[in-house]
Amino acid sequence: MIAKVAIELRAKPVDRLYDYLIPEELQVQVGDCVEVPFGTRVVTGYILALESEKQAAQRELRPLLRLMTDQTPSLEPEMIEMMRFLKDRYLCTWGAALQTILPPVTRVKTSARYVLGEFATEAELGVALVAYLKRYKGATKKTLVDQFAINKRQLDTWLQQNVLRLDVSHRSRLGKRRVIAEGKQGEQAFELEVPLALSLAQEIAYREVCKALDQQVSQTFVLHGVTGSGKTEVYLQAIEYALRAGKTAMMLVPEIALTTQMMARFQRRFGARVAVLHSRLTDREKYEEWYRILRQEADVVVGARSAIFAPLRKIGLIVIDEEHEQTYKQETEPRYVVREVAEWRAKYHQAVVILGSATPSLETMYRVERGRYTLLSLPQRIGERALADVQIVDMREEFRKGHHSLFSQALTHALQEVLAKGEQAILFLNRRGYTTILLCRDCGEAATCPDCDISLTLHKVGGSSLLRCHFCGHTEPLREVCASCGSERIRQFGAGTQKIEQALFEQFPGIRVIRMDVDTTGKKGAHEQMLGEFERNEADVLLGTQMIAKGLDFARVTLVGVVAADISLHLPDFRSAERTFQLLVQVGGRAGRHEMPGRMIVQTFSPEHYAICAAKKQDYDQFYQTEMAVRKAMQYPPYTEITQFLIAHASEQVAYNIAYLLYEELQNELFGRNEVRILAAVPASIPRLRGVYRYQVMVLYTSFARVKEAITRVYRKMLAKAKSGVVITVDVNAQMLF
Ligand SMILES: Nc1ncnc2c1ncn2[C@@H]1O[C@H](COP(=O)(O)OP(=O)(O)OP(=O)(O)O)[C@@H](O)[C@H]1O
Ligand SMILES: [Zn+2]
Repeated sequence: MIAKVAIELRAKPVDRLYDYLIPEELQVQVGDCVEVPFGTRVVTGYILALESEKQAAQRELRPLLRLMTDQTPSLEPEMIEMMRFLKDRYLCTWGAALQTILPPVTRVKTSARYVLGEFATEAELGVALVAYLKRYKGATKKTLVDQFAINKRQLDTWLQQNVLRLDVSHRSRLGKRRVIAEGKQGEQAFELEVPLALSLAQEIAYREVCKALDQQVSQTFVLHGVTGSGKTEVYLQAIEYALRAGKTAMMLVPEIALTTQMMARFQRRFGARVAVLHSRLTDREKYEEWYRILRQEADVVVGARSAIFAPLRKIGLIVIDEEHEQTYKQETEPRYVVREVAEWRAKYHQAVVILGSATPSLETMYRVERGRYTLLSLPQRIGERALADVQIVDMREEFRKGHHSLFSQALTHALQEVLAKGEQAILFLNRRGYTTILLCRDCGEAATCPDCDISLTLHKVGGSSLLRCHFCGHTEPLREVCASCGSERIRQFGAGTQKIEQALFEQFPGIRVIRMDVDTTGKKGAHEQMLGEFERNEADVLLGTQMIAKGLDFARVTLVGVVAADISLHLPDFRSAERTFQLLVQVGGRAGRHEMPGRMIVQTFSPEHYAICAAKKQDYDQFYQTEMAVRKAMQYPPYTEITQFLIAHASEQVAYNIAYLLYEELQNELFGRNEVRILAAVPASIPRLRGVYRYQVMVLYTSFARVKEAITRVYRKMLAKAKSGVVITVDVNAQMLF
């Protein structure tokens, strides 16, 4: 028999399965982790298939070296299928698929050291090298090349002559401990609460889901419920139903910050059988949770994006909460869409998917329209509480009237009222830092990152001011004079959360503010701590970026202020109107969720924009109809799907040439197909990032199945053709164009 092995490789053009002979003494199975020779190296890989020898290529094959199943888990059949799906749909490498499906801690790290071989002599190797290899028990390839100036060909020769020998050792990421460990002991006790009595609308939705669970055919529901309509209670009870039937369930939330609240809610319902998975856990935590799921000690998983790959068996129900969120798209290889993976797994397990949102993505609603998904609605808040009353403030008017504060009169009064009554407010601004643009009044130049085509954001750190690039992290001191003309007349535009915080302190003496953004939540546990403080009424205002926009449920919040609604409206992406509408409805949904009624004040320079008008009325249908007409006219998603190729290189000319070549190849492959549109090579939205130039080529099509082969072929061909230094990435079903 021949084993077909997936190996984690960096070079993409050679990404394929590799064939190895299976030595008689090895009992291997599909999914096993094995050690194999690869070039002059020894690496680990996973057996994805076994084949009889006849089918394999005629050339001579090398044998597998050994089984690693005592160190690392074997892939389950579903995992292998899932890897094939990821590869097929998102054109990723086997290695990327493998890394996605197994948590890093389960993968063994192999390190190889060159040690003295049987025929090592001082005459051959030199006195110094022999001494070094003796003293340090070998050396890495890097040391030999860098410190002893030995070239790679020489190394290979010495290996062949057994002057040197490779000593391979394995280390799990967790240090010396064996990877497969015992279960976690001393579970905490949970005080369980009973399910709430469902409202009529909740009951109808719940029954529909139960019916589908009984039928055991995969089906997707869209739970369209206004904010505070009790979607979560429906999820909880549907999950309970699935568990009672002996199935497992998964609950995905869009932000790691939300996992804590959701996890607490789930533990109150289901106790210790809940596991949590997200990327902020330590390696050890990740590994413990992963194994609890694998060993079937946990049958409910709460988590962010990557939790969709949790090793659950017998899945009955997958819930994706706030399904419209961008965070459900992975922006590195494999660039998967969580909803698609969920549907794939649901099909595999004959399970049910619930996509929940107050503002479903257009893609999702379009599928409802076409009959692929089933719509369930919760049109009202629990207890018939009113949605927040929305007031739109035209900031142009404010300026005309001579109010130049960051807070309009309406917002100022509302904040004063909240403070006077001892209630709480949420202030939302989708921009961190102090100010975002530094513009020279004389020459008009903006301060930009030297490596990226991005303007620098001013941050106040301690007592000093720093300019920072939000893409590459480049920092420099604040410039006193314009870099291009030397003028001292530099003006700051665009307030970020830091500046809002300062303005709050200045205008509302004694105000207690918690600021939550990427800059303040870097530490582990920071989210929980800040939300906890706000919950305990230790602050009057929670100020933050999109991480505070959704999911949060605080009883005392009666006011939500949106400082600048225009930021997301003017992003160079055709989804910007949709994002703005979703964001406004979500943020507004944080107010008045309990006894006290809530209001929202939205400051904008474009009060007449349809996204803002629809948000004022919280009218999803109106927004949907208007935006769909725009999308149809442009033949943009959901009427088509977009695959974006990005070509990056330090030389703009090289990047453009490759992009143009790629465009031509696509033209050749897809010529004359009227359901396909190929957009010419142009600079990407961010034309330069971290010092490299970026060009994009986009393909719009109505059916991926019909273009998949052509796109895959062109991508592989370009990878093979591209010289070193050229990075070509492909984003199938791109959600963000940047
Ligand atoms: N049947 C019910 N009876 C009483 N209270 C309920 C019921 N269902 C939900 N609630 C309560 O109503 C509030 C809102 O519910 P929930 O958080 O589930 O809404 P949601 O639709 O998920 O909200 P959002 O999308 O805005 O986060 C919660 O405090 C919840 O405990
Ligand atoms: Zn930069």
